[in-house]
Amino acid sequence: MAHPNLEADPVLYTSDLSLRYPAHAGGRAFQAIEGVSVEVPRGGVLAVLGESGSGKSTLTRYLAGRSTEGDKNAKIKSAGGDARALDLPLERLSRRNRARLTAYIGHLAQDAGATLTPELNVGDVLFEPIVERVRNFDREPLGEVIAEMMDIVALPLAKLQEYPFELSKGQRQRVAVMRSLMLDPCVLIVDEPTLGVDANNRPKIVELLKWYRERTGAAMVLVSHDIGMLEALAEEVVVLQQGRVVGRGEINTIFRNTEHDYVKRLADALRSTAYDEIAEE
Ligand SMILES: Nc1ncnc2c1ncn2[C@@H]1O[C@H](COP(=O)(O)OP(=O)(O)OP(=O)(O)O)[C@@H](O)[C@H]1O
Repeated sequence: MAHPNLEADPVLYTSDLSLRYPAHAGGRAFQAIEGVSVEVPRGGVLAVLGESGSGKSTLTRYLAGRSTEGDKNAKIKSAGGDARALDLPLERLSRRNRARLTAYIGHLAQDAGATLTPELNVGDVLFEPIVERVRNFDREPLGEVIAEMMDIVALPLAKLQEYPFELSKGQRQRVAVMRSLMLDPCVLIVDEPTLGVDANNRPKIVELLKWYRERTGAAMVLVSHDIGMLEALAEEVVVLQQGRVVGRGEINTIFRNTEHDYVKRLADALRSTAYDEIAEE
């Protein structure tokens, strides 16, 4: 029986991968990703950039082993090529292998803060991923780690007793990011973790991800246009447009040495949010 290989390198791999959504509502199947080849080395950090609808969430959800999540219209199917996560082929993963894989690959879906279980207080929300997998476990040793994370994201410990509806949007998002780390994933895939979070609180999420990376050496995939996050964490970048890779390279050079019109425009947009300052350093 196949097991995720925790020594795999690269941890994530696609070759000429195409992905589609099923036909629904009288429409045709939609090909959201076309011929994408990417690799994330062990301990590496890949940023995925691109305009809305370019396929970032589709690609990253598939790589995270979450292609079957959501309703039947949201199921992502392979339409060609190859993809592996921790050496397991992602196409036609059995339910059991999917469960095994997702124990090691953390995934923070877009707007995860808005989908925290409303009946649970923050403490139980944090323990939820563990409870779903292990019936009996000792909460005690995790208390220290939770306290450290709460401190990094500047949430008072009293918030552990509160319910999601009692928190601000930014606080909920910080809880969601903490929750995605609770199973100690060796690969973490985060989709716009700071989107909609106010400027004061975005760096706290970046700090938490940095802390996690330093502590565990986890590999990461970041879907983000947050300049602070790209500066602090990203190494390689791929730029998607209409499901295809239109740019790739190291974070410090890709935006300077591009011929591609869309990548130039993206660089201009990032520059207006101080990319130049970063690239000059
Ligand atoms: N369930 C679905 N059925 C059909 N098409 C879908 C479905 N979900 C997404 N798509 C389409 O797939 C394409 C890629 O969407 P995706 O959400 O991956 O893009 P994105 O780059 O993450 O966008 P955003 O930045 O807005 O989140 C879009 O054209 C979108 O309309």
